[in-house]
Amino acid sequence: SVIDVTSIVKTIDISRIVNGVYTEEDCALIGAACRSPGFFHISNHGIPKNTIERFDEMVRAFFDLPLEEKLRIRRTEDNSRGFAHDELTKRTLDLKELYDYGHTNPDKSPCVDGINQLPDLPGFHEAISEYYEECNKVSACLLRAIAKSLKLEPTAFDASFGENHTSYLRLNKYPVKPGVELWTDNRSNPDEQQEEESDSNSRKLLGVNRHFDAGALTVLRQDDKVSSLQVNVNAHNPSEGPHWVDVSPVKDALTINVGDMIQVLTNNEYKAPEHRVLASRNATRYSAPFFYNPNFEATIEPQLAGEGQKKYSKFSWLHFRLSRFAGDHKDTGYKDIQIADFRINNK
Ligand SMILES: O=C(O)CCC(=O)C(=O)O
Ligand SMILES: [Fe+2]
Repeated sequence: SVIDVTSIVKTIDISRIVNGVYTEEDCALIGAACRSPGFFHISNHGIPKNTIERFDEMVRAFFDLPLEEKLRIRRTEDNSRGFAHDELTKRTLDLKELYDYGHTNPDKSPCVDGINQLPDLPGFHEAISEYYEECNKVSACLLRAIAKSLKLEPTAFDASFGENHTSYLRLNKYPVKPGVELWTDNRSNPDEQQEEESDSNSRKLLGVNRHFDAGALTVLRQDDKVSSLQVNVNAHNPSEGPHWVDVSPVKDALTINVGDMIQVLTNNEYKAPEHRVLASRNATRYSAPFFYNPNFEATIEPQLAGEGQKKYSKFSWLHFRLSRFAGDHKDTGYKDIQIADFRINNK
């Protein structure tokens, strides 16, 4: 496929990085993309083609299951893993179905955030767990490249991740909704004014409302044929209004973005990009973000800055993650927990 050289979202060859070789040049490319726009595509990531093909097939097969079967493995207040068709982002309903699958601890002890619920679908578990492990490996390598890009030891962030990481894989289906007025028209000029209103109807028209990913890194498998993911390049520039730019899929590449935990670990050197997904009127879109997350015992604080320079106070990843899930699951009436809640004043 033709790579769009004009896009602000670059495609980076990570063949050396996934082999554990972190050159200055490769790490500098990763660092520049993390700094702005916080999104990039990775090519030559080393995930076998047939792993991805089997995975893609199973994603579609899963969503094709009868609704009763999907509801049998529904997420609940006590179990964050499973199927949902009523996810809230920023207290508004998203136009999609999803399925969450998480890490199983090496000692098989129950996970703090829930247990995996599997559909009655032969081959599903094998296909998604294989893909999950591949994403985990790629993420660990990218994390080291990010550390190195900041002149840290490549392993500088490793202690917060490792065996007991709480990463999870989400499968998304954004269905076509005939008859519903969706946000595909004038997408270069959406009515931002209206979007800012807390109870605006326009919010119902999005696949996923604007948000920042809570974890460290997101590895996104996107449908090749549908482009509806967008990044707000002005999110960290409050004097400017939102400016949404497409993050179009690149064939055979995966899309990476920085999450809140990298923002904190790097003391704001690399900031999580705000993004959203438009709903599509013409084609169903499938996507699968893998959220690479710290381990459940991790306390997160900036690693780059000396005492007195740190922009965030220490917090527990687990507390952060569980609070965020409580808000996704039902409207608690409160604003979602944000890393800004841990900002140290005047820093
Ligand atoms: O579907 C996508 O392209 C991205 C979804 C997303 O941003 C999320 O689930 O956090
Ligand atoms: Fe996201």
